[in-house]
Formats: sequence, C-alpha cells, structure tokens
Amino acid sequence: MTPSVTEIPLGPGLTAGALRPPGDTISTSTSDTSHILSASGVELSYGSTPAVRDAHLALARGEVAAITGASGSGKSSLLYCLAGVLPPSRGRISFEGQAYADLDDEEISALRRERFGFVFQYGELLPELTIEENTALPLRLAGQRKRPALTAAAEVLDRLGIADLRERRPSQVSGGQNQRVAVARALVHKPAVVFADEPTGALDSANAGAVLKEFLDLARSQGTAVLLVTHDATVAARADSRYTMADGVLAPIGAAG
Ligand SMILES: Nc1ncnc2c1ncn2[C@@H]1O[C@H](COP(=O)(O)OP(=O)(O)OP(=O)(O)O)[C@@H](O)[C@H]1O
Repeated sequence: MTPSVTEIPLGPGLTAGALRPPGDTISTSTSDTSHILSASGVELSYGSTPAVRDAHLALARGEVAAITGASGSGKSSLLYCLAGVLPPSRGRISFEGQAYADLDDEEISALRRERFGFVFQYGELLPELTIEENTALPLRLAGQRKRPALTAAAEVLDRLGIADLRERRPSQVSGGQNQRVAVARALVHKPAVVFADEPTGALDSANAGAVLKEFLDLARSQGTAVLLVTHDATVAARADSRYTMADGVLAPIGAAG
C-alpha cells in the first residue's frame, strides 16, 4: 500500500486531502495579521452535541501553546478545527490573515500539507516505508525530489538522535523512537505550525519528557509554532502560553512567557 499524494494519513480517520463540507458559516474577514493563526467565536457541534463553544485563540509565530482539559472537553475537536481538518459550525479561523472560509478545498489541503505539521499519540507512521522515507513524506508530497528529501530527512533524524535507525521500518523501533520519527516528519518541511494531539501520551513519563523536550527544542530552533493538546500539566508547563478547556469552553491560564 503505497501512499498517494492525497492520502497521507494524519491520524485516526484523517487524511491530508480530506474534509471541507460545503456551506460553512465562517466569516471572511482577514484583518488579524499580527498572529500566524487566529480564531474567534469558533463553535463545533456533532449533531446536537456541542463540542466547542465560542473559542477565541491567537498564536504568534514560533509560539508554543498548550491546551489541557479533561477527556471529552473538546480539545481535539478544537485542534482539528484550527488545523483546517474539521470545519467549525460557526466562527472565524485564519492563517497569516487569510480566512479558511476564503480557501477552496485544494488550497486548504495545500495549507495542511505544506504549512502545517501533525503529530499524534501513536505516531501514525506508514508501516511499509522506512523511517527515513516516513520522515521525508511531507517533502515528497510537496514535490521535492527523492534524494534531497531523504537528505533533509536524515538531517532531522540526526538532530533527534535517531539517524542510525533510518533504514528500519516502524515495527523495528521502540515506541519512543517511533514518536521521535513522527516529530521529525512533522518538522522536516519547516512548517509554520505543528498541531500535536497528545504527542507523548503513549509514552512512559521519562520517555515522554525527553521526546517533548526534543520536539519543542527543534520547533523553536526553526521558528515553528506548536499547538499542543495534552491531559498532562507537566507537558503543558513547557509551553509559552496555556489554555484549559472544560465542557467545550476554552480559557487562557496564566500569561505568556
Ligand atoms: N465524531 C464525533 N461524533 C460525535 N461526537 C463526537 C465526535 N468526536 C468527539 N465527539 C464528542 O465531542 C466531545 C469532545 O470530544 P473531543 O474528542 O474533542 O474531546 P477531547 O478533550 O479531545 O477528549 P480526549 O482527551 O479524550 O481525547 C465529546 O463529548 C465527544 O464525545
């Protein structure tokens, strides 16, 4: 099963080419250019079940923001709205001042593929590709030739201390190593924003701390903003800004810095 350009798995049930139902009600205003990503009045319901209520959030270039909250509070739903994966029921989301509502399906797919990176709890690597090929995937999807893409992948793997694993397949490395590969893949194309949903949630605490540090150090060194969803307050403590979510309501906790 070789991945096609439009079928890169981004997580359970998600693909890079997926999702943009017609008829959403996002406003087309593009006034906020001071933040790389901004959201106002975002709401999402699944049928009659509200999951996100009137969420406001702004992410600066290179900022690491964390959202904590209990299971079912709406964190993932909000993350997927902000990543252009799920269209909100109401509200406005914009990237670099460009409202998602003004982008067509192809443009929003390109945004997710080229300007965003994704990390999920279980890595979501493609089992039939090597570690190096998995890491190079965003560059290949963006049209880069194989050799420079693999060279760039090897450099990122080296920065994460796992260059020696590059010829192996995901089944041949540990959980922590898999998650480092997922981090490498999310950052290899130097995206503007990485969306990370419980990126270390499947790891033991020592491994989780190490992987998280490497992830955030690498993101910060290349100016990539990170929006991090986590249950774990110690993970959130590494962020520049923090939000909490309860019953679909997002609230900032503490000042940035
Ligand atoms: N596809 C769906 N269809 C219907 N309801 C859903 C769907 N996905 C999530 N929900 C509901 O929306 C609410 C928010 O779910 P969400 O997954 O966003 O929460 P979460 O805070 O990320 O939870 P967790 O920490 O357990 O991942 C929950 O009540 C959940 O049951």
